[in-house]
Amino acid sequence: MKARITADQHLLDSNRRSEWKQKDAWRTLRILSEFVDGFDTLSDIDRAVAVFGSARTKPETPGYALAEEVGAALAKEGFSVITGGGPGVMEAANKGAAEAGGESIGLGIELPFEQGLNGYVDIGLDFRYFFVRKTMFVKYAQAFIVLPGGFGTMDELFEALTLVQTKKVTQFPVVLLGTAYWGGLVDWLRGRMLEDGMVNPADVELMLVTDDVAEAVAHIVAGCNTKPGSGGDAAMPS
Ligand SMILES: C/C(=C\CNc1ncnc2c1ncn2[C@@H]1O[C@H](COP(=O)(O)O)[C@@H](O)[C@H]1O)CO
Repeated sequence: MKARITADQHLLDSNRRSEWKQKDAWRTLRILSEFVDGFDTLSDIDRAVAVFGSARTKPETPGYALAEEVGAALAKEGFSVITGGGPGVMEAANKGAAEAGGESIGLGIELPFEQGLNGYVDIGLDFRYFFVRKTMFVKYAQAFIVLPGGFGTMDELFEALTLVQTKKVTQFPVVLLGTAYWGGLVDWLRGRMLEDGMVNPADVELMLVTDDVAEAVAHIVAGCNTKPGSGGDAAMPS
């Protein structure tokens, strides 16, 4: 299959400086329209949790089953489930949510290879720009649950932690699901990174690490300060 050039690639390509003046100003209009579409489509979400994890997790594996369980548990608690709309953990979480009668949302991304949203998405959007899509995850979810994954998952996790650490978002629980997978990273964060003074002790406590889906959901219910039917409204911290 032939890889196509994506909008992100065009924007970030530093080899065609001659095009920057002429094309980038116009490109901002496309970026703006992506924000407008996202805000327009997603603003009616009551309350939601974003579920992240590997695009490579196969159906019929424990990781897929775990993500399905997460999607279903969140739906039963009245949360919409937002994922990246792709395969693997994203598909499984959307499936769990949809089959439990919840709202299943997929925010897809244009990739060099044709993909499309997974078949369990009720409300779907396809983004050309990664950074626009990432804004939507943080804006419309009140918490993140992160299952095992690769670079994409790490990017989403560390963006959330940075936003919480810098208080750009408040009352935003982050749960790492899968102690065997996350343990090594968490030990390093709480060991080397903390010992070398790269973070504060409070920073490394920003996430809950667990294997228990019920504990994950209870942590989110306790920490995100929105009630079902509140339209996501909560008192702003002073
Ligand atoms: C690599 C494969 C498919 C890629 N398709 C994706 N579709 C949607 N979102 C994706 C995709 N790949 C990565 N993402 C985002 O990053 C996270 C997963 O990345 P990881 O590197 O696999 O951990 C995920 O949460 C998405 O938001 C295989 O068919």
